Amino acid sequence: MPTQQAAPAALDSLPSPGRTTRLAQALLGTDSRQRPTLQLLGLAALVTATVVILLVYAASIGVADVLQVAVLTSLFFIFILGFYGVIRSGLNQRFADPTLAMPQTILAQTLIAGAYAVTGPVHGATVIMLSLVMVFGMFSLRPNAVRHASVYTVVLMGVVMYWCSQKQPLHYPLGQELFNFALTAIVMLAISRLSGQLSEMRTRLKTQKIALEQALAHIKEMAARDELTGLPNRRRMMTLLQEHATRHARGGPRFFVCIIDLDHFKNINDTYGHAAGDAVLRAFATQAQVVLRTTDMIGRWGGEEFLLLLPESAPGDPTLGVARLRESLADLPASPALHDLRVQFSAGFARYEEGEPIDQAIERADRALYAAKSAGRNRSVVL
Ligand SMILES: Nc1nc2c(ncn2[C@@H]2O[C@H](COP(=O)(O)OP(=O)(O)OP(=O)(O)O)[C@@H](O)[C@H]2O)c(=O)[nH]1
Repeated sequence: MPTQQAAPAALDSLPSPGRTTRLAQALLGTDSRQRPTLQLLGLAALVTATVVILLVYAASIGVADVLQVAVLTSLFFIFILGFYGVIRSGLNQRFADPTLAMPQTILAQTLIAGAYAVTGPVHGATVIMLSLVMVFGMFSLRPNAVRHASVYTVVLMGVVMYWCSQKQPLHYPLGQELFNFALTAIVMLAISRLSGQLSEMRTRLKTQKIALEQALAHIKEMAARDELTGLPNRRRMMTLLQEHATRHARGGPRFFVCIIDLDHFKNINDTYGHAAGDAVLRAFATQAQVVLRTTDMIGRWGGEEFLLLLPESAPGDPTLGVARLRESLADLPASPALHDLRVQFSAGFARYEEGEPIDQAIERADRALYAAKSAGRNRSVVL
């Protein structure tokens, strides 16, 4: 039907986002390193276009020589297309500064100085362009390079202005040229100074960013770790448990939750002191990390309690790892200072059932632990 055929044709003529992206890719390429360089060249092209418009205007009202305007306009095009070719071909990557900001700035200033010399009574407008080029350069060049480019601009404009005032005093009266020169010098000086401040600001921001990132990483680490034992803390273990429950709901492995409680820990504190109790907790944490499987996760649950998350990689007895830990502790001093004391513990296991709130599995593990304590301690109970 005609209406059905007309619709796709109308849609085809609309510029789709895909086409815009393709056009941007054709112009700027796909290399993300080159994008900022090409964007800088885009700004140079904008300044160039403005100067070309001024040149053409000056020629059209008869105040500029058509041949000179044609030569300068061609040079502007060669300048932009030349840099575009170098950047798009990747040749710029062979230079110390692949942005080519310095040669772009120097060439732009030279061509603008040429435009200044040929635009007769409307030459004043080109002075603004000199400042604009330096402002763009300020964001890409180091302060030293900005200083050099500013000095070059001031010297160049000094020569051009003097030469123009001698050759065409009617359009370039000496007094006005002196004023223009002073203005150019002041603006270049200000840009040089600003560039230094901008660079300092950038360095400060970079340092602050690094310090903030380090502080944030440290805070994150502190928020997830138990200070005494260095193990993941209760909050971190809760997050891990939730993550495993979610993974299990999506077909991930089953897992057991185990709560370990050191037996008669109060006695250790009462007999040897709180600091000795701390050392025992640390020694227990170290030994548990050595003995348990690397896939098992242990964290401090609070006080003398630890929580174990045991992913069920293969069907079998979930208490084996904990039994190994119990055996190893039987031969090990409770802490480096308490050679003759041994640590014992009770453990309660619960398998996480799919879909249940994680608290429910923890609560079952807690009941299993209570059962282990009631049955005489130093044992494991699975519920
Ligand atoms: N040194 C030290 N002691 C702690 C810490 N946190 C909790 N405790 C002590 O751990 C002891 C726990 O005592 P109880 O709850 O009676 O348990 P228990 O003596 O181990 O007895 P059972 O669990 O029944 O075998 C208390 O004395 C707490 O003060 C800690 O960070 N460092």
